[in-house]
Amino acid sequence: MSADTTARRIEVAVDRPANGGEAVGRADGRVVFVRGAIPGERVVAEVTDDRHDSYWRADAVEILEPSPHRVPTPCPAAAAGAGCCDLGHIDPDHGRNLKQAVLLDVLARVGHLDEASVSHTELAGRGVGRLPGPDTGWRVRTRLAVDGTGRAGQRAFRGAGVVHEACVQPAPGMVDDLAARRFTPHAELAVVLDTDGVRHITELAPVTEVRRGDPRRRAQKNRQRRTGRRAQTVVEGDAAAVRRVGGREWQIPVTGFWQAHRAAPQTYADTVVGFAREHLDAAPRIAWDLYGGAGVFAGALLDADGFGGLEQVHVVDSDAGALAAADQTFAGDPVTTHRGEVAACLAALEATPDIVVLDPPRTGAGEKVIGAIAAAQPAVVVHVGCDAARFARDLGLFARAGYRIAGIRAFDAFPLTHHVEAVACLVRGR
Ligand SMILES: C[S@@+](CC[C@H](N)C(=O)[O-])C[C@H]1O[C@@H](n2cnc3c(N)ncnc32)[C@H](O)[C@@H]1O
Repeated sequence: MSADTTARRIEVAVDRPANGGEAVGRADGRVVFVRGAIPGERVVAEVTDDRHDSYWRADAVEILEPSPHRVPTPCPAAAAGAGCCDLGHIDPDHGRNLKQAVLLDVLARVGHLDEASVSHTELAGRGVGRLPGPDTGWRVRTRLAVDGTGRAGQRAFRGAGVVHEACVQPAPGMVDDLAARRFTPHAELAVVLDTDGVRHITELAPVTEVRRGDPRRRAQKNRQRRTGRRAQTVVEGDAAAVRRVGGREWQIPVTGFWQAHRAAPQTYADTVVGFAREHLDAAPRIAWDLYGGAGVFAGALLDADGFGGLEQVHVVDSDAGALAAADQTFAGDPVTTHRGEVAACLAALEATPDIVVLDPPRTGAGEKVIGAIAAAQPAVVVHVGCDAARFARDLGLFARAGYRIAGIRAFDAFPLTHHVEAVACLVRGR
């Protein structure tokens, strides 16, 4: 922010939700993204970023006309400045309505998909569905920051600080007692609760954080540093955690990827199989599970009733730990794992899969990967997306590559936050 705008306050009426959880309004001829506001409200907001001519960012500091959907946040950590429950001030049912609006908006604006291509979907008709269980206590995998005195807590919003008030996302018993313990100063903790309810904690060695410069760039650089290779020490439980989905069991590294919501893996697996059943003309013979991690969707397809004829499933992922878990779980099954970037591995996969499932990270799959999938001509593609805008962009790419949207289901897999998970089924032919 430039020096002359420090603590500049503006009055804004906000009328629609943005993909990042902010509410959007206009002031002085500019679009303003207001964090902490709800569409329909009039607020006083403090400008936090005025570097762009066409839009500003701001934080709501006073609510002049509150929305009927405004509630006191249930999350003490978010109230104290943590970045965890950024929609805690919105009634969760209304939060789901806003997530539906965001998804439909980006499908039109970013995916360039007309209304007729999505109006028949569950997303358009019924909205964003709840996952089983309450809106708090759903998280079974989390990362905590450790401050200079060795106390663990939630990372502050866009900052290097640590907030010690409790967040309401972690499952009961998962982190409650950690406030009293001390860890290596400035380390990070990977904490998981496995399927048997056993807790595992691995400490990741401190990284040198960038502490100067633009706050958004600084936060991005620090995120990159934290996701790089770091020394790990098991401080409780084991280095791997048992996870079960359907009749399968995996040993997943505590620092590796697993869906954060307790009910997510089974729900997504059921959705993938449901779409496959509904839209494949015949039982699949060959399947690809791209960005497949340890192969949860590969397992679901292999074990689905009526899919016994599946001759080969290829699981592609860049993470060696996830694929080692897959190799152990699928010993004796017709599963081949491929380690590397999806874009680079696709050429080596068997041609003409009947079904391709892809579950990319927040950056999405992009043009090259989607072009290669379309060139392999699977009858059905199931695309799982955790970032609304990238999901919309990717669906638009599939549409222009000759795939029709047969269904979209969206799940509130991250209650009290702006994040949302969507699963689309794409069918070859217009
Ligand atoms: C959202 S997770 C999905 C994992 C799995 N489908 C599941 O539900 O457990 C995304 C996965 O993509 C992998 N990944 C990220 N970028 C990748 C890339 N460019 N090529 C291959 N795998 C990648 C990550 O290691 C991670 O396992």
